[in-house]
Amino acid sequence: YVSQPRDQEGTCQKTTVAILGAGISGISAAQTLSKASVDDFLILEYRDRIGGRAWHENFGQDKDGNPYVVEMGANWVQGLGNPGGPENPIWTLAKEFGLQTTYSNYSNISTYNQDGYKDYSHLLDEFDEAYDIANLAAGKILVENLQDQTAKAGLALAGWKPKSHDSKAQAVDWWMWDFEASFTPLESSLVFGMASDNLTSNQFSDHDNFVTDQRGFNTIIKGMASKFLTEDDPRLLLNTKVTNITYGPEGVTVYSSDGNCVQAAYAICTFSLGVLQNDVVTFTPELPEWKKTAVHMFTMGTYTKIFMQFNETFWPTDTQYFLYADPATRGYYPLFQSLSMDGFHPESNIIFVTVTDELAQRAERQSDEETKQEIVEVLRKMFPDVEVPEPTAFLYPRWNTEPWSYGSYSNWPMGTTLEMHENLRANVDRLWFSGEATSPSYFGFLHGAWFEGRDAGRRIAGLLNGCKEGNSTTCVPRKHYEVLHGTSPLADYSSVNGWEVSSFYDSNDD
Ligand SMILES: Cc1cc2nc3c(=O)[nH]c(=O)nc-3n(C[C@H](O)[C@H](O)[C@H](O)COP(=O)(O)OP(=O)(O)OC[C@H]3O[C@@H](n4cnc5c(N)ncnc54)[C@H](O)[C@@H]3O)c2cc1C
Repeated sequence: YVSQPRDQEGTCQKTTVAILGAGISGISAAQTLSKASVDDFLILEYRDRIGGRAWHENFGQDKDGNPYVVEMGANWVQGLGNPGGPENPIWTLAKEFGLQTTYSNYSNISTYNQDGYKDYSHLLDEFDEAYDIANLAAGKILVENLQDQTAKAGLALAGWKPKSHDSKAQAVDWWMWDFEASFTPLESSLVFGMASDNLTSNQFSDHDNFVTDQRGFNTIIKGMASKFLTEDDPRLLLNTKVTNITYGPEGVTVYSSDGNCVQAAYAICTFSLGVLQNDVVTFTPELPEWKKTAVHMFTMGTYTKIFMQFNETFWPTDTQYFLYADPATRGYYPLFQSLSMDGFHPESNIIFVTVTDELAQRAERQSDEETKQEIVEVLRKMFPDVEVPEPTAFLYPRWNTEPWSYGSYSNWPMGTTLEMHENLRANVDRLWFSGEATSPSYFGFLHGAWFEGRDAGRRIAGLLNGCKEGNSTTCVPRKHYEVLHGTSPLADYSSVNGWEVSSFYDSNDD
């Protein structure tokens, strides 16, 4: 389509668009290009599979000795959609590919502390009341272009002030905020934390479905890919670790650790924010200051699920969630989730506990054995009347040591602005960026990554096809700011900047 640069040796494989990463964003970008008749692309992927952070593993065994499949990464379709309203594209795909899911009932929760079951569920209602007030305050800040606050400050001003020594309130605080954001309210922006929740749970719906499909969550991503890639399609280069991206106004050359290179007219980099922050890939020339600043202004969280199988289900089989308030440490193995119940994996005797942020990183640094013993001790406190046995199977990922991810998903700390985010999202010459973190409205979610891949694909297809449609939003490079201006006026929150607030998903548009 477009004349491409030459490498010095003339040995690089040539393509029109190099798509870096085969997670949902990369596959969504490739699908969009393919629909726009841009079929000359290559997808370069570090791992031996597509799906990225939609990553599952075999775990434990059923009565016949066959392993279960559990999700290390994304597990919920979050915000399905209301009848007649917009539908979450992930839910559309889940239905299309028959993904097995179960409604996640967050109200089905029992509360515990070091002395066993203790009902402190009234604190959940207290948090909810404050949350609604803080949410309104966040909306006012955004609309009137005022100074942001930490979510902690916003919640405190709305009446939710958990004392540091009140372990029950701290457990509730963790469950109601960190469980989603994977950061504390102190580490999170009030405005963008609230906006993120609103845009997903109010625009789509507040229904989340937990994926139990034994083919894995990435079934939907493989399903998308099967629409435009053949089996063993030469355009999908698995086991290809990108080490350098050389970009300019004429094109992009991508080098990989196997000594190969790909020359493209355009490239779309979908690597996680963690990968960008950890210098896994070098850029030639170095990324400009405005881009580097954006990469380091946003934060990459750690959200770790630790799976255990026992030889019996010693916990109540009618409860989905078990919240534990540790007397000493906030976030210490705070939330257990049973899979051994109807709709999940009945009689599997599997339960998992989620840790986030510093406590997740701590668990990552520990041996499996150390972590296992700590959790068993917690379970013995929660269920003092039961002989809690040793787990028969035990597994957890270490997201910060996965060189293709470096963390779980991104967050907006206090002080981040839409302009900063536009800089994270903006292209640098012919190198474009996409992925979960480049979505301002749905960061941290699969659907954010999907929308972003579609947007990058559309814009590049528009540029390649000479912008015939004359569509001003799809045919312009993304805007960036050499100098940041503090806050952003309401008018800047538009779909051009990825702010999909008023955009309805068109189910006829795949
Ligand atoms: C623990 C956890 C729980 C989550 N829970 C949910 C959830 O319940 N619901 C939800 O909607 N979202 C959830 N998410 C977020 C969701 O998984 C992500 O938003 C989404 O998968 C990101 O897709 P992506 O395409 O942007 O990035 P990725 O999936 O990370 O894709 C990027 C691809 O680039 C590849 N890559 C990286 N570096 C290189 C390199 N140097 N060379 C070549 N290839 C490279 C990677 O291998 C990867 O395949 C969760 C994430 C995690 C980690």
